[in-house]
Amino acid sequence: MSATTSIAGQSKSRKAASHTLFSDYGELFKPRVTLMVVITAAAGFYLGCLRSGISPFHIQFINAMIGITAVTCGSGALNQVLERRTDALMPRTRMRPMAAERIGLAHGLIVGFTAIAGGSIFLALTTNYLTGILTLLTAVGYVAVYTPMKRISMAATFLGAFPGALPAIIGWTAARPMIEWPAVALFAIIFVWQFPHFEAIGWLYRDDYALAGIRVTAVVSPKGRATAAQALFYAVLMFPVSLWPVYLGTSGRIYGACAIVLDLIYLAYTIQFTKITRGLPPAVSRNYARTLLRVSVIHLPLLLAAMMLDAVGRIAY
Ligand code: HEM
Ligand SMILES: CC(C)=CCC/C(C)=C/CC/C(C)=C/COP(=O)(O)OP(=O)(O)O
Repeated sequence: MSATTSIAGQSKSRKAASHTLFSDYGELFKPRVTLMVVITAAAGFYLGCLRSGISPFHIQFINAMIGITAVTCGSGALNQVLERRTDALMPRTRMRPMAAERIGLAHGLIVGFTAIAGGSIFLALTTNYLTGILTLLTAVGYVAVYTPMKRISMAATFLGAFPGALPAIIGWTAARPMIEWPAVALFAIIFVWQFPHFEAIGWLYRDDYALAGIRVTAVVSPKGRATAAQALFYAVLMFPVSLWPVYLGTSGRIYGACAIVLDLIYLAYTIQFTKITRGLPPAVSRNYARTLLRVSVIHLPLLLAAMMLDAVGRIAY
């Protein structure tokens, strides 16, 4: 069989697989990442409300989460529009609806732009203009800066960490229309958290990224030293950064103790991950990366939950 026939055959089977429009939208909107983005925004909103001495349980919370969800989903869709060709080259992403051509270019563009514009306008009208504008800028940062940069420079990951962490500030401004230090501290926590998270992913899928020409640390520096060093540096940085709310007085000792324990666990798994530099069999080193990825997505919500529970007892209504 010629290479062309084989690629055509693969493309057909990707289209023919049992996908519905509903399941395709499920992939287009990156639901797991979107859920975590919404959790970080909810934490920002909640802490902002407590700072104002008001209950976070009111309609404004629902409005903020609807708008942020819409913009995040739209950003995921436009990211997949832009990456449809590179996604088609990687086993992890080749079944995505844009990459497999189950959703056409115009369809993806309309869904993406509508969700981003609709969500941003909705936020501006139901919360405040600052929140609408910040959310729109976050989407622009992710779609128009981070996404195209992935094929050009390793710096993309650093730049992508800004839109990744901004939803925490967006949640805060939806509650209180100003950017204040506790919101910046929350931003910093999520900013730093992303690096062990992403270095693990970069190592786990380094063959995929190499196939697609995406310049992550694990591809550019294949022995793993730079990947391990970056993950370790940021896992250590998690300690002072996650204790920042305690220095600011917005979180107390209970949160501080929880943060230290959670950061120690994150650090322990990051140290285990640094064994990738030892030239282990790929399955073993990938396993360390997969474990660190799993730990990362448990660590962050637990840290935020500790901060939110601690704040209840500290701020009087
Ligand atoms: C530079 C920043 C980031 C990059 C490059 C990145 C990249 C990725 C990639 C490629 C995956 C897919 C892994 C897979 O399919 O197995 C992933 C998974 C995930 N990411 Fe990130 N991410 C970043 C930041 C964030 C942020 C800010 C959040 C949310 C606050 C987040 C939450 C998640 C979640 C929840 C998953 C799903 C994990 C799972 O399926 O088990 N990520 N990330
Ligand atoms: C409020 C709002 C607009 C938020 C959007 C920001 C957002 C979704 C950030 C997620 C963090 C990020 C840079 C993920 C990169 O994954 P990737 O795109 O490299 O992952 P992939 O390889 O799976 O496509």
